[in-house]
Amino acid sequence: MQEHINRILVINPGSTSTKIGVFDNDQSIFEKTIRHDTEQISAFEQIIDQYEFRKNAILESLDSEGMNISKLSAVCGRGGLLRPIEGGTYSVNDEMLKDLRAGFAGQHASNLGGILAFEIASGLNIPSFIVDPVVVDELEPIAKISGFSPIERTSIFHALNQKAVARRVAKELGKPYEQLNLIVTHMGGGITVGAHKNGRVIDVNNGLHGDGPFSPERAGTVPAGDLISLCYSGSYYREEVMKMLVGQGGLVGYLGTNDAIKVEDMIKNGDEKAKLVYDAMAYQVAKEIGSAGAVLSGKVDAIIITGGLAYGKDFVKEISNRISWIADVIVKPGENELQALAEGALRVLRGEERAKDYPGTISSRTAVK
Ligand SMILES: Nc1ncnc2c1ncn2[C@@H]1O[C@H](COP(=O)(O)OP(=O)(O)OP(=O)(O)O)[C@@H](O)[C@H]1O
Ligand SMILES: CCCC(=O)O
Repeated sequence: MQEHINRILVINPGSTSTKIGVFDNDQSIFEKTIRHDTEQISAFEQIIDQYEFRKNAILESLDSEGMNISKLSAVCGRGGLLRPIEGGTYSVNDEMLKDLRAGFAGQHASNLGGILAFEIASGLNIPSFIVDPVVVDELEPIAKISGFSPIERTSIFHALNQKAVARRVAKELGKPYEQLNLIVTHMGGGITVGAHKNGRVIDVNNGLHGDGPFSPERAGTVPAGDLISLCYSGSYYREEVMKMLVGQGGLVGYLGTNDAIKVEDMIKNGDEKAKLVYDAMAYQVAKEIGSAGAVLSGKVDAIIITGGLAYGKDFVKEISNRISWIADVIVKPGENELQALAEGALRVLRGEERAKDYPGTISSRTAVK
């Protein structure tokens, strides 16, 4: 019998680009990164105002490739800064659209993913989904305690790629993801290290708002007392400090670039500061992996290293040298987010999973304040 083809449009909006793909079941038939001119993008006051502009860019790209959208079965977007929810595939509903439009937990390009998916799908009378948004929250109550009662630890991380890579490795290991303990380390512009216990990310650093290792452009955890003194020094506005931590922190703050390839060239040319800072980034990543090992009580089936920085062989070696005593290290460079979006939608279209309703019940599981 011939296999039924589900044609799925997937949309992953980033800060300066929108990545799109068309999949026939889990096979990619078209992928494109639509780059947006920085000047054009920055002309919009808020990320949400870019909606029409990005939608037109997507439809024009599909049209110029001869992709007939009337053949689509579903549209799936990367989810944004929503309320904390457990991992999985969610139908886009009114409540989600309201939170995405309002930027419930802040402004992030991925807030546009669900909105774009919904708007394109509703015109075609087909379903729209999001999969594993950055706010996936499967933290154990103990992981939410920060030590400072007014502030709770929150889960903001590369959930989509972390879960997709974890599932891929589980397949390679011949075991269900739900029966493995994995430490997944995503190293891109931001860096997040997740402790995956039996298919749930029970602890992870908040890679967006100042937690964990520093990264190419984010500061990660910084000494709190010194940060407070800097904030009240009278020299900076709030937005300036936020930018210094997220966007201009990490490698950018020390070395003036977020490009690890350039940093590697600087090191090759004898730049000692670049070497120290780059080694420190590997050192902090290794420390975070070590603490995820403690979260999993040392029972770790594998440590996975992924994201753009995982292409850097010396950088990965520097990390591995410190943590390979915990478990085997499996390196999966780059990210597979378009494929992960398509697979998430496909599991629902094939009836292998039910689409979850947003926001579900997660908020009742948050830790005591
Ligand atoms: N071959 C390589 N060797 C070393 N570093 C690399 C290589 N290729 C890419 N990188 C680095 O990876 C980083 C970007 O990673 P990636 O593309 O995963 O980030 P992003 O998608 O922009 O952000 P995020 O993953 O946080 O959403 C950059 O610092 C880049 O220089
Ligand atoms: C940490 C959440 C994803 C991102 O890097 O923006």
